[in-house]
Amino acid sequence: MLKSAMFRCGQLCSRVFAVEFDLRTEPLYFTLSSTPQELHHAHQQLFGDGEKLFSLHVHCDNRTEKARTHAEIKHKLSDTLSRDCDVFEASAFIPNVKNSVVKGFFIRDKSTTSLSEDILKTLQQSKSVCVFSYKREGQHCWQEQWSPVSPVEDSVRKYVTPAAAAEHHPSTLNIRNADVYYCMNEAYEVLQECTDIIPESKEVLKLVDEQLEKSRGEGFPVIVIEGLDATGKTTLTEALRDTLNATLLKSPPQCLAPFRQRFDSEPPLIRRAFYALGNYITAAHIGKESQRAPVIVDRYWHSTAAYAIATAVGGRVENLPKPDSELYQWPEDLLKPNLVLLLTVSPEERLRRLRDRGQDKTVEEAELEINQLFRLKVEEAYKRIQNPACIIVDASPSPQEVLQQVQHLIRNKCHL
Ligand SMILES: Nc1ncnc2c1ncn2[C@@H]1O[C@H](COP(=O)(O)OP(=O)(O)OP(=O)(O)O)[C@@H](O)[C@H]1O
Ligand SMILES: Nc1ccn([C@H]2C[C@H](O)[C@@H](COP(=O)(O)O)O2)c(=O)n1
Repeated sequence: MLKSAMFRCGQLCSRVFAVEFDLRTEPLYFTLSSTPQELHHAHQQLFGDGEKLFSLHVHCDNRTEKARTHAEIKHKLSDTLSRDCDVFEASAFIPNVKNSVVKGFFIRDKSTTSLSEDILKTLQQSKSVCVFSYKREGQHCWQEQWSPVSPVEDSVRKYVTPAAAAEHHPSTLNIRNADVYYCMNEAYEVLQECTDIIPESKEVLKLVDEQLEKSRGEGFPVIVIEGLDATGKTTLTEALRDTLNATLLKSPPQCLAPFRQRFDSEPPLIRRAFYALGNYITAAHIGKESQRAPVIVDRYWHSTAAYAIATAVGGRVENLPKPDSELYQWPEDLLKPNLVLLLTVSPEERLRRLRDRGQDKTVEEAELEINQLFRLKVEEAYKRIQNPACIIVDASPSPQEVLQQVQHLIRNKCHL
């Protein structure tokens, strides 16, 4: 066995594994030990008798390569194994230790033809992928390194040992500077690392360099309007622009529109760095425009953080970072607005508005529609963001009534 592979497997052995078996419940946690342990009922369901079970994890020192490999594998697994195989997200992590998560997948192959083995064979050839198989014998289950041909030399059999639920859901451990960025340089460096594989990164970085905010003195108020899609942001921001004689800006800004689709197809590490940089460009525009008139902004950092956190965190709302987590703190180097308003409507009203609008939906919008859990997590993450926190506005009344409600808030809070 290669020395590097041994190191990688050794790294995994000291960790807790979490498998997102059913997104509505807690993940199933287990560790590995050298002595047999009895499986709990829930673990017996995961490690089914007579099924072929595998887990694979992606290791790589280069973070952009690691993120892209993980995304590629996810795509390949869902394309190839849709029939007779269950594929679950699985992480190996050290409880409560930031950035300790090694992401991967757990595969339950129920086919009679060992459907998964061909693809695992191909994936295993990559030096950044580590594959394990699991064997069940009565109440016990053990893990060993997997090889498609013969048993792996020196592979040690490790028994699956049910473990307690983690205090912090593993998907919250790696959010900082991988899903949400808290200073411009962190996002900037990610795009710098991508210039060979994504040439558009250079153009985005050039725009950031050209438009960086210089300084902002005390100007006119800056008001951000946030909310899920179809909650009425465009309708309201345009009305506010007209009634307040304000300047209307958006994040991401128009100059990034030609690159958005390209970055939307990248894994979160890269995609979220793009949106983060978009906020800094918008901040530069705000700094300039607020010297002349009030500024209304359609989406800003609340959107970037809330969508990123809700996507990164698997399963239920309870899995989100705790309300007092530093992950909800506004980046110190990003211009702060004077007021942030979050438009909320009931899920039924939002769906009605989406349907009435009849436009194409982005993948994420479509996901919102079918994925109630995701919608709840985005809304909850919006509400937890601090410094500045958002004020919730009931956007279900008519556009005129929502405008009046918001004008009232702006008069009170910004004296406009
Ligand atoms: N207060 C309201 N009452 C009823 N319908 C509304 C209201 N505000 C907006 N709409 C309608 O709902 C739909 C979505 O509104 P709008 O485009 O303003 O939302 P949005 O938040 O900007 O969406 P997105 O983020 O997807 O661009 C539009 O058809 C709009 O006419
Ligand atoms: N400042 C922003 C604006 C948008 N996003 C992301 C979050 C969603 O994936 C999507 C929603 O935008 P829309 O479809 O309404 O244009 O874009 C972000 O991360 N940061």
